[in-house]
Amino acid sequence: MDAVTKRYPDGTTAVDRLTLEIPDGSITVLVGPSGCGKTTTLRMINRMVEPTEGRVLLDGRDIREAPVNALRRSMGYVIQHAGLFPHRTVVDNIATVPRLNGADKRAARRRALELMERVGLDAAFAKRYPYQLSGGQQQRVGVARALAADPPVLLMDEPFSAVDPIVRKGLQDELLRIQADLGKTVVFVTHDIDEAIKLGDMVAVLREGGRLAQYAPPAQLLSAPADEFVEDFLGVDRGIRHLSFFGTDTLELTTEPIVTEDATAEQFGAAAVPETPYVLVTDAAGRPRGWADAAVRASGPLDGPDGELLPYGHAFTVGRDSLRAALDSAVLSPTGWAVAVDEEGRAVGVVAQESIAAAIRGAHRAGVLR
Ligand SMILES: Nc1ncnc2c1ncn2[C@@H]1O[C@H](COP(=O)(O)OP(=O)(O)OP(=O)(O)O)[C@@H](O)[C@H]1O
Repeated sequence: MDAVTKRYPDGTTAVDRLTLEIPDGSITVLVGPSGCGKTTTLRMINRMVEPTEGRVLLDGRDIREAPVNALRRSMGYVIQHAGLFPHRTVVDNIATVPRLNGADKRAARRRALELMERVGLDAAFAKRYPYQLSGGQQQRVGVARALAADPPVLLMDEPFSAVDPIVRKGLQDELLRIQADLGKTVVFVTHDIDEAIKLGDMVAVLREGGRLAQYAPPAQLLSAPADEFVEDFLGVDRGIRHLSFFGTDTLELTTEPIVTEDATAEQFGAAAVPETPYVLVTDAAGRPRGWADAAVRASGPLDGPDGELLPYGHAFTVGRDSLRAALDSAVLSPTGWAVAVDEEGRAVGVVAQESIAAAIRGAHRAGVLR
């Protein structure tokens, strides 16, 4: 977008000299408070709204050079509440675009069924009508329909705002998975900064009057907000959230205070380390059960229920989870120690809050966390 301005006839400036380079094959999120011009910006990309000034270029060419129908066919469009055709079944909703593009009915339906699978919808829903689906399922159909013509660009306007947080998380994960598989260029509008940070490779923060406040990858946004407006918009816990961009591979784990449930009294006694009176007890397969305090350890092998043990909260998966997850585990753990597991859920070590704090201080020294 090259110095794009949109003024509506009543004089409202919805977007003000916006210049934005949206990279290919990644997710760019437009975020900002209500009325800051996000939807207007998105709609100028598929010419549902025409700019008053400035140019929108696609692959270097002014989008006004191509016929508007061809432009729209190259861009999938997903909106809140999905906007499905109420009198068409799910499969026919999705097959609409391939049909318009000349596919025969069978091929279009086959494609629709493939897409249902891709967006995590059971084929049993194919014959239902939109009103027979939950909000989250309707959104999945909306995404499938937008993908049906295999467009290189996907425009998404608050697509997940109307569903509850759990369904929303599922839809976000699905979008990230689809993006990793298909490499579409996605432009995503939301007013939710957490959604922006989770989904965006690049995040454009807009402020009232459609002016660009900051355009940066999410980690940079969190570490170096451009001004007070961006800082306020990011919220108070931006330091903690920034930790989600740091891995746990470099955390120093220790296995010394870990014993299996059938350990002998001597092993229970020997497992302790000076820093903590607790030992972590695992089942025979190595999965964590809970922490044993000094009294339980003194009484030797465990034969009772887990009630004797202190809960370990939740473990974090080394390599996959972030420093934020590790810190959260440690904070939730009554012993102050976080439990690290591998992909199979087996305990691979424990780490004290202090060690996590040291890792955070290390990130500060390296200049990556501010
Ligand atoms: N057709 C229109 N005529 C006049 N003003 C409009 C029109 N459409 C939008 N606006 C105004 O332009 C500004 C930007 O609107 P837009 O819908 O792009 O914002 P948004 O950031 O998407 O908001 P929200 O998050 O609330 O959906 C607002 O002040 C809005 O009232």
